[in-house]
Amino acid sequence: MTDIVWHQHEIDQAARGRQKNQNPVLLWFTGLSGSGKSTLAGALEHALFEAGFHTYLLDGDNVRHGLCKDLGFSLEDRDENLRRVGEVAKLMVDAGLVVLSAFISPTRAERERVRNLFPEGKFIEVHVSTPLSVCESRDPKGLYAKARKGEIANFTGISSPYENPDSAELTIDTSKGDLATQVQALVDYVSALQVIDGEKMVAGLGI
Ligand SMILES: Nc1ncnc2c1ncn2[C@@H]1O[C@H](COP(=O)(O)OS(=O)(=O)O)[C@@H](OP(=O)(O)O)[C@H]1O
Ligand SMILES: Nc1ncnc2c1ncn2[C@@H]1O[C@H](COP(=O)(O)OP(=O)(O)O)[C@@H](O)[C@H]1O
Repeated sequence: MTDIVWHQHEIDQAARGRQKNQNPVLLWFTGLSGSGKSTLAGALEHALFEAGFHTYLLDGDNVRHGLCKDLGFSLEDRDENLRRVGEVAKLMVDAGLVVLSAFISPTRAERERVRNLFPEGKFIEVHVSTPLSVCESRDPKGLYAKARKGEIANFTGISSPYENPDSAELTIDTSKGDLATQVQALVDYVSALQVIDGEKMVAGLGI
């Protein structure tokens, strides 16, 4: 590893962000299966895209069809899943995008390791704090029922741990309130971040 030297190129993240009139950030949605991560992140991406932001959404289910298709749900595999996703998200933010990621990301250590890839203010943790009882009652994929029957091992919340964040930037329980209000709160938060080196970015003015 000592023979690998970082090559600092001229164009940087701030320049790419200015070109897109936006402040690139990562919004990291964490929560139990069925808590509402994908729904919130998808609705937020739609709102931001319509307002002129350049976005990308990384979703656990989808990433596990390609980049992480070799990984399962042991704690070690989840660690590697989130290590890879964290590095991809870092590249996308460096490319000047507003990135949204929707992963259970069950442990504080995993989420802290991703946070530490970013400067202060560039990693926004969104805890989707919907209670297990609600997630299990929803069970849109029937996975909780299978987990309860022992047909799925290491299922988060049932036979694998989830550690609540100590200090997420935002906390949303999707069993309270309505989706539109929840998404607007997220849009307002992202819009308030649209400053680079003291200069207000144009993106989001339509919001
Ligand atoms: N054992 C087990 N535990 C938890 N989840 C499971 C499991 N097996 C499959 N699934 C489905 O995989 C989705 C979670 O993948 P993630 O990459 O987000 O998980 S993790 O961050 O690596 O913990 C998760 O998707 P969401 O329901 O959208 O969260 C599940 O549908
Ligand atoms: N804000 C919300 N209000 C009500 N129901 C929701 C909300 N967000 C998600 N849901 C419902 O909860 C279930 C799981 O949502 P999903 O976004 O797939 O969760 P996750 O990505 O965390 O697994 C779906 O049936 C969805 O319709």
